Amino acid sequence: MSGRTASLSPPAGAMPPVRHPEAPAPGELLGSHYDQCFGCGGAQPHGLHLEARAGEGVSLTAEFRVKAAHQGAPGLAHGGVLATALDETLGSLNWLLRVIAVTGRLETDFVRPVPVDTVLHLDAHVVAVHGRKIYSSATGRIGGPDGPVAVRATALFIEVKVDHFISHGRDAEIKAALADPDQQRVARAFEVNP
Ligand SMILES: CCCCCCCC/C=C\CCCCCCCC(=O)SCCNC(=O)CCNC(=O)[C@H](O)C(C)(C)COP(=O)(O)OP(=O)(O)OC[C@H]1O[C@@H](n2cnc3c(N)ncnc32)[C@H](O)[C@@H]1OP(=O)(O)O
Repeated sequence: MSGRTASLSPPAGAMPPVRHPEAPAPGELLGSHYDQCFGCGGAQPHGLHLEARAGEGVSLTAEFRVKAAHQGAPGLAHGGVLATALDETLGSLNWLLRVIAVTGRLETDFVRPVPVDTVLHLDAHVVAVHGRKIYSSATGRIGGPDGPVAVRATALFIEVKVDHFISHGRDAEIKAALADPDQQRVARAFEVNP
């Protein structure tokens, strides 16, 4: 197995993550941060419809069922789709920190092929936080939550403000998001005032 990229190792002075006091309780579904999100959006017909549940501390579990539309090779999940599932799972940790953060770096190991119709059982946790930098890792297993590891990821997320989306997102979607009461509720959950 290869070593990790240095930039994915928390530096000296990094702190253990702190679960937000109002984070969803362990076992609670986290919900989607945006209903059009390719990873978790319920209104996104092309999406992965990944569902994540809060765990203890700053950890969570998630499930993703591989569909025929997710194939790379015949009958097997595309690696990029699996990387997306890992990215989304790691991004969902935002709910537990109540911090908005985007992926800066994502390193993925593909350990076993993942057949179509398989449920990928994911778990993720934040390893450490250093200023705006959030170091996290995730594992995906097949055949059950305790089954063999199929994929792994290590990531660096960077905290951003809501302005990140407002200044970079396409106007039409930003306007719709700002006008959507559900999206406002999500923004409030992150203690953001759009
Ligand atoms: C309208 C209303 C909406 C309301 C919505 C509210 C709720 C939303 C809730 C939750 C949303 C979560 C969504 C999750 C979705 C799943 C996750 C994704 O797929 S996210 C998409 C993919 N990622 C990107 O598109 C990032 C693109 N990149 C950037 O925008 C910038 O590069 C950014 C923000 C990541 C950093 O830019 P800088 O200018 O702010 O900061 P700098 O100074 O460059 O970096 C800060 C520190 O991080 C390190 N860093 C940055 N990128 C790095 C990298 N790639 N590798 C290593 N280190 C990196 C730097 O070296 C620096 O470190 P040193 O402070 O100096 O120690």
